Amino acid sequence: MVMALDSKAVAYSAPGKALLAGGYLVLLPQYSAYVVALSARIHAVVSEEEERANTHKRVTIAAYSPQFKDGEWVYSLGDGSDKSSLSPVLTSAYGNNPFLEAAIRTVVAYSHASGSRMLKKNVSIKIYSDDAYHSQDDRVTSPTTQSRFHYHLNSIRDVPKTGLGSSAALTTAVIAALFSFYLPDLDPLDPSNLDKVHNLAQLAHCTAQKKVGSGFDIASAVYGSVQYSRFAADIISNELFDPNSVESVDKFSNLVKNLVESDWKMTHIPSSLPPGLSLLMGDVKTGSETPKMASMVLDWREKNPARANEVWTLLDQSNTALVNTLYQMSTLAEKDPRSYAQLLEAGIEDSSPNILHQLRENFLEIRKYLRIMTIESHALIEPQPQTDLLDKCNQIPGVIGGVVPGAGGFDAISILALESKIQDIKDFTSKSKDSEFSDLIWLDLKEQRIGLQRESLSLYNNL
Ligand SMILES: Nc1ncnc2c1ncn2[C@@H]1O[C@H](COP(=O)(O)OP(=O)(O)O)[C@@H](O)[C@H]1O
Ligand SMILES: C[C@@](O)(CCOP(=O)(O)OP(=O)(O)O)CC(=O)O
Repeated sequence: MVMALDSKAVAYSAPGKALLAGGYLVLLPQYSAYVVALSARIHAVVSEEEERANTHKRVTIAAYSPQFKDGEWVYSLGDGSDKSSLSPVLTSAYGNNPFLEAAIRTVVAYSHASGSRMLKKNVSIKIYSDDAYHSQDDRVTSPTTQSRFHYHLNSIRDVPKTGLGSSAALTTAVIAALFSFYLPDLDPLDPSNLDKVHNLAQLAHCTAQKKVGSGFDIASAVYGSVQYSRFAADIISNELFDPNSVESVDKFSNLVKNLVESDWKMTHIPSSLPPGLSLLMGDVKTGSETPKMASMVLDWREKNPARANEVWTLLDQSNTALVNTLYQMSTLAEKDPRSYAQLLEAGIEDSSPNILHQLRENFLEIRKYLRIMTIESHALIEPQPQTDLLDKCNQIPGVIGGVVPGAGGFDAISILALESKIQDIKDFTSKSKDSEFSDLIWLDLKEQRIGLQRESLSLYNNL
């Protein structure tokens, strides 16, 4: 499909994430998480769609995700003159996309309250996502394009996800591009506006999920790799989930604006893995249900407060120790690059103790407490097959350590390894006859610490 883009188009992209440390604990504001932003990104290109005629005072917002069959969602929008007419109404036939819908509704409400004069324009949103987000089993090879984005035979509902946080990256990119389109005098990347984009994206993501999660995925989609601790869950009041519960469009829009412009009192400290270390994400091809696991863990916590507190305190100390070791390594690399190069050269196989051994210990310690939570809460956070896989990975030369990322479960592992050994590690697992590696696919990605970024339109030529 060749898409013509006019010069007024704007494009933004946001990264996926790996929650390396702090799963579950990050649901509470007193704990922090370490989130790595990934090179796998989702792009949104917004432009005016002039060829569509306006009917009955309704404006059209058409979203296209051309990499997927039936990837088209057309919404109509009023002009703000009656009660719910600023809420997008789906008019196309292929089923809904709650994240897109909530992103549109939230940014339209904010732009209305901010006096945008662009809300009467018909809009087109084009979405492109990097391959690592989805299984490539149904990929269609197109002989005509050398594009970075590949196309699928099936609709997005039927293509398995790899768990990198596609909805958070999609919501963030769409919000930033629409924000820039509706409020052309504001640069979404200007730090004070970036916080607004973040708050809008959190609000939209919570609306679409009908719950307030920890928000670490939106935080890293906006700010990139971060040490994150959450905002207070109760700042998002229920009426913000449903514009129909508020008596007027103006009132709803003002509620959104007030929330978006308030101080969310959360922490997002930029971070980055030490040089010479790389993150590997392994897709294990079976899925777990995060919400169900989170409710099992929270249930365990509620029923066993003293014990859960003890375990979480120790797990939090282990998470902090890991982050401190990574920080110490980055500092050493900066202050004494020669010793740092020698350290990487010696590797973890060197018998005299070095900071790489300490890093491995940090991972093993985190896993110890995740396994205690697995046994005691019955949520399969690090189930036995994942224990076996992670232990096997630790035996491969160049691997420093690894964990089940995020909520854990069967579907993924995250490994930190020496950058110089990445190809050898991939060759090792693909040639190995060990059953532990048989379902493992390394995703094509690395850390890219940058969050939201503006993109050049030339990236989408010939798509
Ligand atoms: N490339 C895309 N185009 C359109 N919608 C997308 C795209 N990627 C993700 N989405 C939306 O996000 C949803 C997936 O979100 P979710 O189930 O929370 O998974 P994840 O863990 O990847 O965030 C999809 O069902 C779809 O609504
Ligand atoms: C349990 C959690 O703390 C972490 C879940 O992390 P994942 O990365 O597993 O999440 P999904 O992308 O939603 O599947 C819940 C939360 O923080 O919201």
